[in-house]
Amino acid sequence: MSTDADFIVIGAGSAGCIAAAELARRDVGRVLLLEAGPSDNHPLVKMPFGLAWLMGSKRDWRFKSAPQKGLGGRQLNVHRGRMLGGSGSINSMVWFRGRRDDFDGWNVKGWSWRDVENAFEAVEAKLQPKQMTGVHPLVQALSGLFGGNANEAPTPEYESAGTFRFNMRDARRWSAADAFMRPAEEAYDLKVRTGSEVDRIEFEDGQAKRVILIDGTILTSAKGIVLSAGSIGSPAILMRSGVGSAAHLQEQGIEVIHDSEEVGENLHDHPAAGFYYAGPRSGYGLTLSQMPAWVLAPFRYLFVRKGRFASPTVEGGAFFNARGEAGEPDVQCHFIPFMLDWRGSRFTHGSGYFADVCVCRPKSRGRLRLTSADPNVAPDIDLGLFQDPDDVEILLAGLKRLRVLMNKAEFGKYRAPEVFPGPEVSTDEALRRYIRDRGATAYHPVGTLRMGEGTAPVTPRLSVAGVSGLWVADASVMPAVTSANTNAPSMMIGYRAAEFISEDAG
Ligand SMILES: Cc1cc2nc3c(=O)[nH]c(=O)nc-3n(C[C@H](O)[C@H](O)[C@H](O)COP(=O)(O)OP(=O)(O)OC[C@H]3O[C@@H](n4cnc5c(N)ncnc54)[C@H](O)[C@@H]3O)c2cc1C
Repeated sequence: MSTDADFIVIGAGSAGCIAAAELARRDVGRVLLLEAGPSDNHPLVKMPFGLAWLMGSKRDWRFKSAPQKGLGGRQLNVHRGRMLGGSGSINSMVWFRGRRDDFDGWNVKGWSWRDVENAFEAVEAKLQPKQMTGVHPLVQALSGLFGGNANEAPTPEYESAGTFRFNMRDARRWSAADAFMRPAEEAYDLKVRTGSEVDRIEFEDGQAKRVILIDGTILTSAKGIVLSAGSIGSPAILMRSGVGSAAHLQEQGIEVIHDSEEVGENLHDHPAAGFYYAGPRSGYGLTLSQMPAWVLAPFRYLFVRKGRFASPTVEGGAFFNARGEAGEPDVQCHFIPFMLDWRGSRFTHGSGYFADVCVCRPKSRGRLRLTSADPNVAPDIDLGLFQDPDDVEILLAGLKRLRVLMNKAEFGKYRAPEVFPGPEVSTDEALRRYIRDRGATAYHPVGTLRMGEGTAPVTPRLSVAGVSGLWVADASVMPAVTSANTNAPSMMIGYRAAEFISEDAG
């Protein structure tokens, strides 16, 4: 029987682009990469500041979380990129591998720091993350906080602050689609199909065989299928395909192929909250005196690749121990030298800056469930934020220390007073209320298809337990979130997936 490909990869995101490109490079046969969204060929995708408009656009899945008990019932936006490059085409491009003992702590065979280091090296050889140049002076000042120098990027391994590294090239986004997918499309047998939203996978005698798109198109694979639709998309597709908790699937009228209780469980993200600072001569913002700079910004970006449009909004930050103990960092700070997302709207009059803290290793867990077998209906995304009181307490301590650090930083003439929530919100009770009222996430959901032994839905070699010919390659397989931003680890997972799949099924 003729097939459409040897391997079909579902989802051209950070991990999927690399899994597909590396499978093709390893000569496993014909590889077909399916993406629900459009191309990433759009000026706002390439221009770093463009993400301010991309979030909430048609290149975002625009999911909403379930009402969060730990946040007084608030629902959060769950932004996810919907285009080539996936969330890596809508993100801030901050680059961190995570902490070495994050991987050792996963306790999964083949995934210790020593096991993953080479994959990170291979990914970085193509992504070439670099410390950003031309950052706002406020960000430059951060590097003095823990005695570092301006040429050293902070690291989650120890207390440190300063300008982050980013996967940009010549002040343009350089995603997994740019670094891996497009070159592989040219050089190897890789075909990419956009506008191809997957409903489900069909099995024959427990072997994954066909991919069904929501428009009814059927695509067949000869050797296997790789799910790379991300922490929200992959478990939803898997459940619609009949792999998940039998009781839940039956509730949705879905035929059970394999009863796998933990599919969709273990959803978690980095919980975050921060402070807003405003003053007339402070960070970037919409003020009369900054109008000329905004008018010039597109031209400066276009002709010399500099200025505020070359900024991905987050420019730097820090890692520190929330309680100031001589321990390892347990919170990360993102510093944004712009007045953005204040008073509920993205752009607000005034100028200032924003600094948050997020918990590096949250204990709270939520879960993802289907609300319907219909792929057009969004799943129920319960992030489970702050279900564990320890997460609130670390964030509370982190916010208090953040204030101390922001006062200590040598911001000079750019210093501005904290205006929200304001210094009067200072008692533990008031800050806990603030976390409940304003807490959010860092858009790093992981864990819904945890890899591991025993009851884990995915094996350490990334195949879906209980069926054959089906693998997962994306952030959903992380047993626990890494201590910093999740794009680089997701790419590393895509790279490891191609290593395993080509060895096991190529
Ligand atoms: C706004 C934002 C800012 C962020 N900032 C940073 C940052 O600065 N640094 C950092 O390290 N991390 C950041 N992240 C997180 C990081 O981008 C993600 O962790 C990473 O991209 C996850 O990769 P992935 O491959 O698991 O999923 P994704 O990159 O999300 O890829 C999933 C792909 O599958 C596609 N897909 C989903 N469902 C289907 C379907 N049914 N059919 C076909 N295709 C489908 C999607 O459209 C998408 O292209 C940010 C995320 C967001 C949303």
